[in-house]
Amino acid sequence: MKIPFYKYQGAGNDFILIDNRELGIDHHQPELIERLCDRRFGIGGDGMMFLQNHPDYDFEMVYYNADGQPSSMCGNGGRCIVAFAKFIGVIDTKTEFLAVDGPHTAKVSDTGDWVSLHMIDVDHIETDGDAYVLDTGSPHYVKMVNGLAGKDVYHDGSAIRNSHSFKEKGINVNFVEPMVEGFFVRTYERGVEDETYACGTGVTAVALAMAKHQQQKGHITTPIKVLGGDLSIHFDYDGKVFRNIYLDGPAVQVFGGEVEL
Ligand SMILES: N[C@@H](CCC[C@H](N)C(=O)O)C(=O)O
Repeated sequence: MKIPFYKYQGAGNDFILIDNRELGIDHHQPELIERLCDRRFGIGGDGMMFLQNHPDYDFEMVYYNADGQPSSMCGNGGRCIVAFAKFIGVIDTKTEFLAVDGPHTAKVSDTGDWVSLHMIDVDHIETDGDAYVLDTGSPHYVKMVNGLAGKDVYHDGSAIRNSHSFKEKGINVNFVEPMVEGFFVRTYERGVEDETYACGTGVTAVALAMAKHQQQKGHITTPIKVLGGDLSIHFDYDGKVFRNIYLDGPAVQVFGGEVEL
């Protein structure tokens, strides 16, 4: 059976999207998803999403990593599926949808290629030596480094992700270096098992961890540069809980087509 798909990218974090409202595709097919996400034998993507009907929300986001396994929240995926929902006429410029970590609200620009996504509150942040460990919908490790542009993120990220502490459940590893304004971040993603060009829950984790590290409080806006572009996070922090967290950035349709399932 040939089914229509679309490819989106949010700051270079790229996804295959399928409107599954009427198709009723059984998406629990790890081998199929892994093949479609493969950059040589498939369409290519860091992940794949199914937009589904939900009785209480505009739609439901079902997310799989490129390894074909269902995973926790994908921030850039969330922004891309909102742009997709506008493209297929499910929403206009505002939405409330359901994802794996609960309900999210979002706004999409009239042009359909810029999305601001409300992320979950974060009230827990741990340290591991000089690194921070926190969950922004997905689990993240945040480590400050020097010389990030020349770092072997695949090697060093994979070593942390596969270390004794994190091997079983996995973790996404973000390396961060301050810039004149904001931060430069590179991420090794669990489930892709490689460096990606951006990670939305990852840059969110970095923004929160850096606010704690720098003992900032109040309303904070953090611009972040990633390999695939620029993202921005703003939130409120009272020294204990991070609230009203928004992840803003581009969400762009790259192409569409049909694929044999
Ligand atoms: N790219 C995503 C994160 C996707 C989930 C991650 N790979 C995991 O398994 O935790 C993002 O933009 O947040």
